[in-house]
Amino acid sequence: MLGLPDHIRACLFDLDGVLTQTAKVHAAAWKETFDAYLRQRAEQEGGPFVPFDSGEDYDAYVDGRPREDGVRTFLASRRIELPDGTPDDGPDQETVRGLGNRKNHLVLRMIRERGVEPYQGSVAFVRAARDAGLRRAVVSSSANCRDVLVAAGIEDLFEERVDGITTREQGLHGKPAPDTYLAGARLLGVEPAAAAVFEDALAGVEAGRAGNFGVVVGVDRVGQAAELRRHGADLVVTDLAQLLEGAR
Ligand SMILES: O=P(O)(O)OC[C@H]1O[C@@H](O)[C@H](O)[C@@H](O)[C@@H]1O
Repeated sequence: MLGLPDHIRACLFDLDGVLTQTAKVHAAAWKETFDAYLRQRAEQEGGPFVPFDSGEDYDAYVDGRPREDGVRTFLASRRIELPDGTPDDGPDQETVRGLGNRKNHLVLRMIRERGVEPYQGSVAFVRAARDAGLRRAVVSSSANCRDVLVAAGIEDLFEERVDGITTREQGLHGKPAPDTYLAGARLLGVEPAAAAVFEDALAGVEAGRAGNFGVVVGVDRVGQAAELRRHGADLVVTDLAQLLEGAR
């Protein structure tokens, strides 16, 4: 059904990069944040300034992970370790929370200024899934998930939501751990084997594979189909509309 195996009863959708055109906004905000910090560090320590690569560094260390995990994982790749700090650390504080807050200010400003566009192919697919009787949840690492869904005008297409706020409140392990997707399946009352995961992030398809979901659909927006497959995608599309075309 809809280009998915016949036993699938539910769809679990990532948000940024799958439903909405916000992955590139996150990547731009992370680049501005990390570059300012890396430049400052290079000046203080007299070493070279090696900028954040919004392709490779973003895909490998930041994309799909909860905010603080993204900061820690990227900095660890540069052999930098910072104290966690506290949730209300100012954007200039040299802590994981401080850098995360700095990025969040930027991403919120960009979203306010540019608005949020959904992918029309994804909207068409989610509507078709609803009409076919499939259950639907959004499973995102973003604490801004609800606001982004509302800004894109698609919040009412989903029955359940597991997001960055849920992850913090319930102490779930973020992607690439499978916990948030498992929580989504539980909320919809289906076994993981009967659920499809839709993901554009390497950490996200890894989460799908780790949770033994019925099928992991990699959504390739940036030309990384082989990497998505290597990290856990069973099939890869460049847009969810392709699944509808195949189903006709
Ligand atoms: O900072 P937020 O909005 O809570 O989002 C956390 C992460 O959410 C993911 O969906 C994005 O892929 C990441 O880029 C982002 O860092």
